[in-house]
Amino acid sequence: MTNEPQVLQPSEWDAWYASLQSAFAADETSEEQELNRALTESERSIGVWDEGRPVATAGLLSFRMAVPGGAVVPAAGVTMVSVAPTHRRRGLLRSMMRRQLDDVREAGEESLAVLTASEAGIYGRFGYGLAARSLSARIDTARVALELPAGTADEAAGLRLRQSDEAASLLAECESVYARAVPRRPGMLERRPGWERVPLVDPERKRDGASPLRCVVVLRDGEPVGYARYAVRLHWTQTGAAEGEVRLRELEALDPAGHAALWRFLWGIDLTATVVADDRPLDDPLLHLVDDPRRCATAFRDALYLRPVEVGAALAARGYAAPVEVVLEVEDAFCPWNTGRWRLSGDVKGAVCEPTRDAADLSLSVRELGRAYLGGTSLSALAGAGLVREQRPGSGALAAASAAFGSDVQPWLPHGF
Ligand SMILES: CC(=O)SCCNC(=O)CCNC(=O)[C@H](O)C(C)(C)COP(=O)(O)OP(=O)(O)OC[C@H]1O[C@@H](n2cnc3c(N)ncnc32)[C@H](O)[C@@H]1OP(=O)(O)O
Repeated sequence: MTNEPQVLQPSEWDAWYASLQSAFAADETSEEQELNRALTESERSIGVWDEGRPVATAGLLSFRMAVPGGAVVPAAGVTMVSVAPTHRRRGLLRSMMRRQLDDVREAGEESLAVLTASEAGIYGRFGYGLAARSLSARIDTARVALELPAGTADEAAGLRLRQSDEAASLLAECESVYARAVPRRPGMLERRPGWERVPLVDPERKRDGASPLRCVVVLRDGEPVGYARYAVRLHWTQTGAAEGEVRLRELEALDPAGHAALWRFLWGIDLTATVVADDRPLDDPLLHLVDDPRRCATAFRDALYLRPVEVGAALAARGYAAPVEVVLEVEDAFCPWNTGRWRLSGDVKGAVCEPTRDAADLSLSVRELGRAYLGGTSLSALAGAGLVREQRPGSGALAAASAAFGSDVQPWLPHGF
């Protein structure tokens, strides 16, 4: 056996996928498996085989992702990574990470790679930095009131809601809202055909007593401007009082009145006293619409990890919140072609980033660049942790670059992959 990954042949998918399932101790339905088969890009998937059996798996997905400035750019989605329990800790993951990044670079389409991690400690060594976090909340809706600004509340009252107990039946409306939301928020992924089915996956084993996924759409003059997908879990106390839970899976709205209408709807679902929302953006408007944030039990967690595969092309692909002219000294042990000094000149409209021999203003590793890329973590915050260094302290280069890299809208990944 060698550690050398091989490209997956479509005929090998069943065994390859079974190996992945085993590593995750997963128990998927045939419907989930068929969806994952359809979404697998075989020619971009690899595995390691030992005596004819797959013992390691990894895939790449051809995404397009929103970046600061509003562009939507190609990004390689790293997924389905596994190594069989019998073959762990002998370098198979490392060899697959090597192969993937070399392949992405050689294909020349994507300057970024992104992933969601099963364990946060795995991917930093390969240059992936935490680029977007997500917010969760458990809101006591019996005691926390919504404070909707007069204008939005009035307009929300005039919007029409259409609800279905079958989430899939309002698919076209939801997808039209989602597609318009993508360029507005860094980190959001366009949904290629087939991906619209991913947020609808709703196996019984994951419901924990809740209803199947439902959907509500907000319409203005017949045009969808927002939607939410949610489930309801009923619960009765010993005395017979209803204390059910609304479990929010997904919510998108294109304007404040759409948000107001959706949150008011979720708050008002009969027989419930809690709204649980797991994957919200850190700057969710909801945070400003509740009268008692202490009873919202908010927390955040890591969501999207990003790695610049080609530093020059990656930094040139996004816009900058303020004009920036800076030389970055980048260190990249895993992809040494990125190591060196890069001059970045950019503004809101776009940027140029090329190798230079000029003296560096800031030095950082490629992982920190991944952390700062979507604008969710500032270069100044990373400098505060000692991870970005200003070469001439007091030059103002750090503050200027940090402001330029920032995003007014927090990056967010609404669904996993
Ligand atoms: C994007 C996604 O798909 S995320 C899904 C990842 N898959 C899973 O979590 C499924 C269960 N786990 C597994 O299949 C395996 O344990 C894997 C894929 C996480 C690791 O595979 P291995 O072949 O054992 O890793 P490999 O031997 O190449 O180790 C490479 C390095 O990562 C480290 N590492 C491996 N697993 C972990 C972990 N779970 N946490 C932290 N570090 C880890 C190793 O210590 C090694 O570090 P070093 O280079 O500093 O010495």
